[in-house]
Amino acid sequence: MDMSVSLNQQVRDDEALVPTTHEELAAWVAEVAEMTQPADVYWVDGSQAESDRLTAELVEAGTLRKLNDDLFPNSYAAFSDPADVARVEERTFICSKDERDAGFTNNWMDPQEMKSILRERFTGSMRGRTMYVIPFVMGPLDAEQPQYGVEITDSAYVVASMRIMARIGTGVLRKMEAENAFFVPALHSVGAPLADGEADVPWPCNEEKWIVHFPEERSIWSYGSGYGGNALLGKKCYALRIASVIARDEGWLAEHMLILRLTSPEGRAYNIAAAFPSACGKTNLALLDPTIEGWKAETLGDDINWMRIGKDGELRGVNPEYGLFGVAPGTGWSTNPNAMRAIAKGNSIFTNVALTDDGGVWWEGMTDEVPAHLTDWQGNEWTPDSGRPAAHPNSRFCTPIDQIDMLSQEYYNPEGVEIHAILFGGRRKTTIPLVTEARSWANGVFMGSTLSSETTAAAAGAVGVVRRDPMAMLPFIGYNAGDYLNHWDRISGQLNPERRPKIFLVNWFRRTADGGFAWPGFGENSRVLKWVTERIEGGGGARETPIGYVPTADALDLAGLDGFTPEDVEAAVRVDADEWRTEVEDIETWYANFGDALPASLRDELAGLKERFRA
Ligand SMILES: Nc1nc2c(ncn2[C@@H]2O[C@H](COP(=O)(O)OP(=O)(O)O)[C@@H](O)[C@H]2O)c(=O)[nH]1
Ligand SMILES: C=C(OP(=O)(O)O)C(=O)O
Ligand SMILES: [Mn+2]
Repeated sequence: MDMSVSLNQQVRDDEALVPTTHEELAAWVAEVAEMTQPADVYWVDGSQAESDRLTAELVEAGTLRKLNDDLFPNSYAAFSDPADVARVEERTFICSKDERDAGFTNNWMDPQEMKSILRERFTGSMRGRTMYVIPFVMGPLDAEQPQYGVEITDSAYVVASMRIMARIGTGVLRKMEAENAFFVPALHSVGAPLADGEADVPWPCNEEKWIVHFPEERSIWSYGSGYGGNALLGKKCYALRIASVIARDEGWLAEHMLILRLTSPEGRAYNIAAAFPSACGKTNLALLDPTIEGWKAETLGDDINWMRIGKDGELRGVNPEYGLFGVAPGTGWSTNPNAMRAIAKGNSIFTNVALTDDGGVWWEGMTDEVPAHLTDWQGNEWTPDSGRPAAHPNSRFCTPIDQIDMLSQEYYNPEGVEIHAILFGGRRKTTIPLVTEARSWANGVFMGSTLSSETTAAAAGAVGVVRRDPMAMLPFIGYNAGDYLNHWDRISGQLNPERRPKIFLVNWFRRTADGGFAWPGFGENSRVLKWVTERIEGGGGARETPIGYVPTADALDLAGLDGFTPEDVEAAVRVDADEWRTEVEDIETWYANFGDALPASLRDELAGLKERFRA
């Protein structure tokens, strides 16, 4: 049998040749091909030549638009169906055997019942299309226990994007075979079969979408959408929802966090992890351009952090991804030059951004000067007085992580880095100070468990509605949220108390009375992080409040920050007792959802907070 993996073979009814020695994988691929009935099956090898071929096909099909090589080398723009632009939380399911194991934060259906619905949808769903098999690994391939997956998809756009976002291809497959390793089977179809001779559309998808996880099986079935968060299954579906279940069972944490390394002028390095909900600033903070003298920032990860307990009881984090899938709007030369430099190197896929007349891309906030003429993300003529955004608010850039100049060499370390501080943050116009240091580790876990944020365009539905988002994991906890908080509690108990990260609550999005941001954000966030590192060292001016410690007016380094005064700091960190009494009530309502499952330590924290506001 020809064992080369790049052969593009016809599936025949009698014999579906599968170029792998991994028996379970071979069996699964054959089973899926039989169900979905693709025109052919293609094993993705991950090579540049293959990628060039696929992108050329996608250009031919009208899915991708090649950009001007002088502006964005080897880069493409895709435009989705206008109804397929974000994650679909209403259509996302955790199908554990027992409904209780999905918990109140997830949609649930009986796995058997769900399977029968999905089998119906997937039957013949790839007709007229190529079925791609993508072997991938989340995290370094030389990890002690590499976390394998195989995505089957009928979308070449997904293949091209997965090649940026994860380590994929033959090298991964060979190691997986040699170890006869377990892999997460991740099945994806856009749900748009083609009849004989039927012309394709640029962005095939189905009105009906199903993003389904079977936690006991560790499997994923995604149907009907081509959007990143729904279709690049290594990311939110595997690395958060399924991995959180694996982590619960194995004693680690799969979290929605960036990892940033900050080095002081004296050469002390601090690794900071931060959990913010989607479109609340992870990628930006991960690529921080410090505005304070002598401080250096390096990127380790921008979205996902897998944390294990090290041999000295320290928490160690690894970024399992290989690329960035960043929110485009707001990413600009003045706010995030590091991201712009990475993007400018090319090799990127943009989705739902606007096109410039010279074959480049543009989005709101990319440059201070707004182009006089664009083609918007829906293909319409656009001028600054069109009265609508040119790029979709959830438009994205997909870029290889090694194009970040500030990428830390530690990114490649399978052991990860010790985490010294954890930030929890959200998007809140009021109430939540710029930064608050937790009173204790337990108080910090309480801050995480009660984290709240206004909803964003990253998920379909209303934008700007405040909701609780525990550890920024609300749409990503793959099991019962009460069990999740208990798992955090359990991990807490296993950490060396001397090495436990300090925990902080941050809010870059607080507003002043006149509606402006109370804090300039972006690179200026380095000033807040400097204070964080001072607190780690036992210094830094701080004032105790009922919710924790906030910086004193003179404690933030404001050197070079023109027009921003210590009084402005005071306003940004103000704890308003009236606002907080309302907040505490809302937290009580939130906690009521957990019933008896709420860890006692968190119940005590809430009681303490209430008491301090009464006093
Ligand atoms: N005002 C303000 N906006 C920010 C800040 N950081 C990020 N943003 C904006 O928030 C949006 C989402 O940011 P991003 O870093 O992509 O969020 P992610 O989805 O969590 O990675 C973008 O429009 C950013 O411009 C900040 O410090 N201040
Ligand atoms: C990929 C996504 O994540 P984020 O906005 O957190 O970068 C998403 O929400 O689809
Ligand atoms: Mn991001």
